Amino acid sequence: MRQGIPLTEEDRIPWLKILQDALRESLVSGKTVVLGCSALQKRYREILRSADCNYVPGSYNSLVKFVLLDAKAEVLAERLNKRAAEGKHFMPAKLLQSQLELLQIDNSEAICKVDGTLKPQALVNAIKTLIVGSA
Ligand SMILES: Nc1ncnc2c1ncn2[C@@H]1O[C@H](COP(=O)(O)OP(=O)(O)O)[C@@H](O)[C@H]1O
Ligand SMILES: O=C(O)[C@H](O)[C@@H](O)[C@H](O)[C@H](O)COP(=O)(O)O
Repeated sequence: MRQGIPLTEEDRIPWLKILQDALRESLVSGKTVVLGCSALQKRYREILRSADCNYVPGSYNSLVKFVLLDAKAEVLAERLNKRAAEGKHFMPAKLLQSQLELLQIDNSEAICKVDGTLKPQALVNAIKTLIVGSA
């Protein structure tokens, strides 16, 4: 990524399986955990949903829930450019386009969306309301 080359499927799948294991560990021990992950494609999200041992593939009914921090490409590009200019992150803003092209949001999955332009605390409150039912 540092060289401006997007990750491939082969790069992502083993990583998603590691994340699946981490989620399963939390679920089994009864802990609630929040994971930040691009999970751009439906098949990637299915790997994460399957952390729930009772998950039936394709049902989208898992203990693992997804929230999309929804923001326009221009907003994301501005943030990434700012971050890249600070020189502290491996991902150049030019990789954004390849990620947006892969991003697959299918209404059948009923993924919660929150306004990604909100301030962090407002985002947390919105997500709590959506997932847990109270802020
Ligand atoms: N709600 C927000 N408001 C303003 N800037 C944000 C917000 N969320 C993220 N950012 C900034 O955008 C950049 C990318 O955010 P990050 O959370 O690292 O996203 P990702 O890991 O998905 O690339 C970071 O520099 C971060 O500070
Ligand atoms: O902080 C960021 O800018 C991104 O989260 C970045 O870390 C990237 O998204 C991941 O490395 C996974 O790559 P993919 O999004 O291409 O799967």
